[in-house]
Amino acid sequence: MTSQIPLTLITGYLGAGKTTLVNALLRDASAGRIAVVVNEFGDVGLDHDLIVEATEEMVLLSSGCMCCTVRGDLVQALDGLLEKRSAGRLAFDRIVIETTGLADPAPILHTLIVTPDLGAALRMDGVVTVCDAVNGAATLDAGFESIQQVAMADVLVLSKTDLVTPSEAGRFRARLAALAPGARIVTAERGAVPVAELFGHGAPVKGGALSEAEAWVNMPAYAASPAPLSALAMSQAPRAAGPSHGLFGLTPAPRTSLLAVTTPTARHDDRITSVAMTFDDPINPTMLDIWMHALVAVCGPDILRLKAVIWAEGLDTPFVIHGVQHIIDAPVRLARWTGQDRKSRIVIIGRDLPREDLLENLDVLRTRPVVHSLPM
Ligand SMILES: Nc1nc2c(ncn2[C@@H]2O[C@H](COP(=O)(O)OP(=O)(O)OP(=O)(O)O)[C@@H](O)[C@H]2O)c(=O)[nH]1
Repeated sequence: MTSQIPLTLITGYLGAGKTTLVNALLRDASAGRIAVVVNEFGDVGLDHDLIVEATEEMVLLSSGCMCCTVRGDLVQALDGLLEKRSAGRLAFDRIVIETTGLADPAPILHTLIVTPDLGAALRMDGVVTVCDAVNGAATLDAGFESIQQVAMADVLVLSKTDLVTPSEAGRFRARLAALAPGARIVTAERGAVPVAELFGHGAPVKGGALSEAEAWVNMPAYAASPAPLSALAMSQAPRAAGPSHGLFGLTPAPRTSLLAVTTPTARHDDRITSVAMTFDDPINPTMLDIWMHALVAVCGPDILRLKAVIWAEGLDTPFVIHGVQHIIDAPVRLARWTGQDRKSRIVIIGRDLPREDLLENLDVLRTRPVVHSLPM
């Protein structure tokens, strides 16, 4: 088991209900002891006043939007919390970061992945995006930032449903599900959400169970994504393998297990593409390496999330890979596994990435490296 401290990132657009959710968590004894890092956009950290039970476990970052200017501050704030904890001056079991409504979650996730001390001490336990049922649809229409926040989420918290009709809430929920098929959607009236719905949805830790990894990747959700998306996905007949398609001009085997390709249909939503695919045979490690490097090089900034459970040739346990844009976290080996299913599962959520390109990318993983011997 790991002793890493779980960290939950709470994001969502302006006024969606993030602080209300954090307040509710702080009041909920079953949530455990939580240290909160709050980021504010602007001069005054208003959230500081709004959060009840503000204690020493709360750190306020006020030097600007977390996604661009305060990554140093974020590292400092987290280091400070961890130092106090190990010195016995603070006690907490979890950290929650509440971002400004304008924040892009990606750089925050990068900070946690690429800062070695933090990566060792903390484990990302999920991105929670709060979406309000009153203004949510208009906000998604108005700007792409909020769409990205939704597409990147592990959990979507639907707030303010008490202020709309059930059918309005249902329509909004369906739109969220189309943008983030793999995310869990929970309804929260004034922040009230069972803790188990919010926590425990990050990438599995070393030695974790395959079942955790499967829940994290959540392939069935892509297969079951709502119409017309699933209709669109399932109507994608496997393409014949051409002589030179695929990212590297290789010849992939015919695709047998495409689960779903979803492209939401509303205006800004069209920019998000989710692809989920299973691989029946173990993946060649060299091809995996080449594929990953090529994917990052070609598509890096536009990969919102990459989630994968990989069975590689020659290994008797699977491993998980988690990526955000061009940053891929170190692979994590899962526990020994004795079941029959040795399928790899890969989900890519992309921005402005043509579906066909993503599929061709993935098809490369069905190939093996070709070794040409030079004439003597
Ligand atoms: N009726 C109702 N009001 C809610 C609900 N959730 C939040 N609110 C209200 O919505 C307003 C905004 O909520 P906040 O929690 O401050 O939202 P926020 O996302 O933290 O806002 P910013 O930090 O400004 O981005 C507050 O007046 C809340 O009381 C809800 O489920 N129902």
